[in-house]
Amino acid sequence: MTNKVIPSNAIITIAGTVGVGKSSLTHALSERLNFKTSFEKVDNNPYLEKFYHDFERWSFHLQIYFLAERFKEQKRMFEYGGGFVQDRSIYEDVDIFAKMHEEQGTMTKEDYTTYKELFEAMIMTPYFPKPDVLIYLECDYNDVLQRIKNRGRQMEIETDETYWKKLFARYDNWIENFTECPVVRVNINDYDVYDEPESINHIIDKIAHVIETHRSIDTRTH
Ligand SMILES: Nc1ncnc2c1ncn2[C@@H]1O[C@H](COP(=O)(O)OP(=O)(O)O)[C@@H](O)[C@H]1O
Ligand SMILES: Nc1ncnc2c1ncn2[C@H]1C[C@H](O)[C@@H](COP(=O)(O)O)O1
Repeated sequence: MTNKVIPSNAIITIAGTVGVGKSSLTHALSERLNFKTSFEKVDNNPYLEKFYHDFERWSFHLQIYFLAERFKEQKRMFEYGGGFVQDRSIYEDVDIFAKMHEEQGTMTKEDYTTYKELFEAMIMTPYFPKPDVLIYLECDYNDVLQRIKNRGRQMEIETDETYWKKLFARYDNWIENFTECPVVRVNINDYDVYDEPESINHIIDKIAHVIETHRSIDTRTH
């Protein structure tokens, strides 16, 4: 058991490439901390499967859908006053997925600009407090590919492997330059939410320390 305390109004966001284990860690951490969860919408997402079959046709629709869903979630987290573990950050939508599709030509420049402007207008509202900490899940490419296959979402399994490789490379680059909030990097081989639940203690200790440090810096500088 860890002795570290995480403020009950904290927002902890988990980031990382598809299949790395964000949802599993979101469940495990929220249970341990008695926090609420914010998940992205995969089941009942009206565009996701269509998108995997035709990126060009559905990229813009999917991004707008995710943006709308995330906005609702941000508002919910704001209204509760925090106390959430969030599965994936909004920054990944814009800076990884939408950008990749724009750069590879499966989202038009005009659509990307429209989407980005909408995103920028949204984050200026009070509903977008920055996370207290972003947990970045690191992994080897082959491990994550295996996890995607094991999870068994048909639309992902049928997607050309180069898509996952490009996404993986973008994540590596993105996190190096990410400055929106404090980051704790965790390698997926250093814990196991299923067979060793106690192994997430060191993650809790790390995020508690980071939140404590950054909140005290904020108090001193404001
Ligand atoms: N620690 C772990 N050990 C083994 N398999 C895991 C672990 N964490 C997650 N998985 C498995 O990996 C797959 C992807 O995990 P998931 O949490 O859905 O990832 P994400 O939300 O990042 O896409 C799932 O099948 C899940 O059961
Ligand atoms: N912003 C997004 N653009 C395209 N695809 C996305 C976006 N956000 C999530 N996705 C996809 C990737 C996966 O197929 C599912 C769920 O993501 P996961 O990392 O497994 O939680 O949605």
